[in-house]
Amino acid sequence: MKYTRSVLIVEDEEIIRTSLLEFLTDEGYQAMAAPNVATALKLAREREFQVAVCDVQLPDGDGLALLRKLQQITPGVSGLIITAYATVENAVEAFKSGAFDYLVKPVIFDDLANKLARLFQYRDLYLENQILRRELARRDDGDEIVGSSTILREVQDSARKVALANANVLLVGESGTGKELFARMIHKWGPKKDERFLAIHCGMRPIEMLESQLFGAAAGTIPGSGEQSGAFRSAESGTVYLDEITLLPLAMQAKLVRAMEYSEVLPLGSADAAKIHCRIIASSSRDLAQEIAEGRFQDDLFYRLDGVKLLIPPLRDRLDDIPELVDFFIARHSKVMNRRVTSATSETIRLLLTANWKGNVRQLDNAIQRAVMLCDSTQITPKDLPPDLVGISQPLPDTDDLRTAIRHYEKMHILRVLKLCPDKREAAKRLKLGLSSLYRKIEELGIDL
Ligand SMILES: Nc1ncnc2c1ncn2[C@@H]1O[C@H](COP(=O)(O)OP(=O)(O)OP(=O)(O)O)[C@@H](O)[C@H]1O
Repeated sequence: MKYTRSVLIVEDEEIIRTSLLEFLTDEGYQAMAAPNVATALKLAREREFQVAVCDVQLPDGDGLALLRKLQQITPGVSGLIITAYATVENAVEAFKSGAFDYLVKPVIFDDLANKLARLFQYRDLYLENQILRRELARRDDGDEIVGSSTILREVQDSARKVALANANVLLVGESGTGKELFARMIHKWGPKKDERFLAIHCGMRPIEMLESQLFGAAAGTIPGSGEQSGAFRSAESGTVYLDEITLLPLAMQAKLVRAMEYSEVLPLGSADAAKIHCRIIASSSRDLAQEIAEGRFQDDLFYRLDGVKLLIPPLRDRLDDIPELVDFFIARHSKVMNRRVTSATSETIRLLLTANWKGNVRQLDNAIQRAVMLCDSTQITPKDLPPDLVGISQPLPDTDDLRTAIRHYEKMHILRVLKLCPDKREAAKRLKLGLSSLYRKIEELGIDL
């Protein structure tokens, strides 16, 4: 199988268009051609191109504006512009529109081939760098799982056990709950902690790029590129973290099953399988059973991954962790921003306990980062928090009337306890109220559960 690299040619002169199309097809590119802006936009909406080669002057518009529109349709598409004259102004205009390079008419095929190979090489390096950058950025980050709620401690205990067994793991949890953090810690607690940890997002596109990043590619398979080892081999006996595994296309899921079953991968364009030795940790924020039912996920991959599954609970189910997390994030962001913020007032913590945390720990982290930045004393106060946090969007009473203020506090306090323990009998016990009094309060205070 050859790695496909797709190019859209937009050229109105038929003879040039046809010969460019033939040339690029012969060179191994998956090329399509359009004679004008309208057709180019239609094609781009129907399928994904990696590179657009556009003439500047087109019958229904100009190539530079077209390139900008194509980049809106397919973010990340790269452009080569064909201009009639090699002037500095033309070159500057081309680069300003986001073009990677330009060609001057008459187009010399060798010149086009070289520029395209260079462009694709640049794209590969850019993507590879994204992976390395992600790894480097995290390396010295002082990863630590903060929180001592019972539910989090239980997950941590299981994680330590699977870490030691060097087993493959599936982490399931909503976005921002800490799946990647858990994956890194499992790697760190395991017997191969000094080996590499490589994270790959399975939503990476184009698909062929994802495939070569994972499974590797033989030399010459990708025009202009040498051999690529792919993450499974590069990680050696370390860990490959497959972020959002359900985004892996079905054909690649089959390849992954094979990789897990035989501990070997078949690089693109190669007839020889290569051995792999890494641990695989996959994550999903979606319900895998549902993905299988809807035909988007292979059940044999599911059974292979589901052996060791850890459910990372959403933050709303472990509100007890919030005060500790707040202290941790204040210390981290104060240090990075060189600020003297040391804590949050108890009113702030109370408010944070009533928010609904759809974005989980990441949202809390961002809220504290913002607060550390805005805070003008050593303590974070409610006004430093993002106004859109649910719960906080219920404004504090704008009155000195003690009764209204107490009623408001009573409502927030009961709401917080009910969020901590949704079982009303248990909540009533904590509040030192009878069950029927709790129901009465809920009704009187208009508590919406
Ligand atoms: N228990 C925790 N202690 C300290 N930091 C945490 C904790 N949980 C999450 N974080 C931090 O919150 C942020 C989001 O976590 P992470 O990226 O691991 O979540 P995720 O579940 O992988 O998210 P996504 O599904 O969106 O990729 C990170 O900065 C992470 O370090």
